[in-house]
Amino acid sequence: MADKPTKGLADVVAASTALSDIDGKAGRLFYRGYDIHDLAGHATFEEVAHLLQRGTLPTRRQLADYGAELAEGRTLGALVESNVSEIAGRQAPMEALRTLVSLAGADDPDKDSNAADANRRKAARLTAQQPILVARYHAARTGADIPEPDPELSTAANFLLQITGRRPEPREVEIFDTCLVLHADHTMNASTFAARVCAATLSDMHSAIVAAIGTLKGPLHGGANEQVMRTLEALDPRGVAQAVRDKLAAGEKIMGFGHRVYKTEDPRATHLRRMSQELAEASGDDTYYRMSREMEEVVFADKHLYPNVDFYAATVYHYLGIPTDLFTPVFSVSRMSGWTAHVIEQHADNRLIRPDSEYIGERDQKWVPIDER
Ligand SMILES: CC(=O)SCCNC(=O)CCNC(=O)[C@H](O)C(C)(C)COP(=O)(O)OP(=O)(O)OC[C@H]1O[C@@H](n2cnc3c(N)ncnc32)[C@H](O)[C@@H]1OP(=O)(O)O
Ligand SMILES: O=C([O-])CC(=O)C(=O)O
Repeated sequence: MADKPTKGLADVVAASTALSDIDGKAGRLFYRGYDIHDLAGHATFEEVAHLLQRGTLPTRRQLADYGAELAEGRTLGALVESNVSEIAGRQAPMEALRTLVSLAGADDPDKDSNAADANRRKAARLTAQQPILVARYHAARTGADIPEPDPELSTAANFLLQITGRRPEPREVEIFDTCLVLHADHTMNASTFAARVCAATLSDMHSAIVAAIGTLKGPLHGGANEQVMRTLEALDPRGVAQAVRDKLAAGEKIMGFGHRVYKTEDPRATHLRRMSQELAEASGDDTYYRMSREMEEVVFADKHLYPNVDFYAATVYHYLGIPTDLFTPVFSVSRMSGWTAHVIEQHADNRLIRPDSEYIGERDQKWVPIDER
């Protein structure tokens, strides 16, 4: 008989990875041994994606080559092109992305191979495509004409340009780029685990990413950033503390707080709080930032819970002019770099992921024919 399971696989080591590492007690996060505090604000998203997918921080030459590969990967395939408008009219953003990535799998020239070089190319293509899919989805549903991606611009600059329709300020690009860096990878989080389970059957990268997108969507994971904004919008700015206390007293979870691994401040939240404050002050209306600070104080005082990555990401994206229902898609734009790197890592040293279960149902049931039940 199997041992008692750990509910939610808490503290179970489910895979070995060289991609990222967390010290939950000290509140530290590393990508391939680099401290997130050294990467955030210094490395670009493209450098971090290269680090995760190709193993090293790139030289200038490697970065130029990788950038060219990304620029080329921004062209959507025929199947995606011919379906994006209809999908935008029928599916919410994360559902649409799940569908569009699945269609992109059929368009991909390397779709039939899990070989290392094919996986490397697919990882770059998926990373290049994801922000374009979000932008094209948004344009299709709003009827807006969006600028073509500019090959001279970074992922962050192109995304803000395509979503807001205006050329972003350099500081806005820096801040958004830092958000992408902060969200790129996070050990065995639920969506990455889903991707690895799928990849471990020797299924293909696009299938694994579809599983990951469906998993990121839920409000206990990536979907929390949208819910944080919805909570802020629903609260009366003068009654934040009492409203949060009431929610907690009623046993409600406050979105954007708590974490399975961090027992102290999530190091990503430190950066996001700072950027939220900066953007709030620059916007001339810091109401949502101040409300967030008040929520943070109450949740800490009542529950001793810290904000996670989703909490201040919400107001950062809001101040950058990103529509609220695109917050989780933005998370996927960044996490695509980590998911694809995990699929590469899984395929490189694979064994089927198939845990055991504890049986808690009836035993020794007596068969009864249908007419006698
Ligand atoms: C990118 C990310 O995925 S970051 C996480 C995004 N998700 C959220 O922000 C949703 C809100 N947070 C949560 O639901 C949880 O903290 C999770 C899902 C992140 C972690 O879950 P777990 O490790 O399974 O913790 P669990 O849900 O069992 O919570 C432990 C206790 O803290 C409480 N708790 C945890 N988070 C919260 C919260 N946000 N608000 C209020 N109470 C909370 C639980 O009610 C539980 O209390 P109990 O022991 O009295 O029943
Ligand atoms: O690690 C987790 O469980 C969730 C998280 O913070 C992430 O995926 O970034």
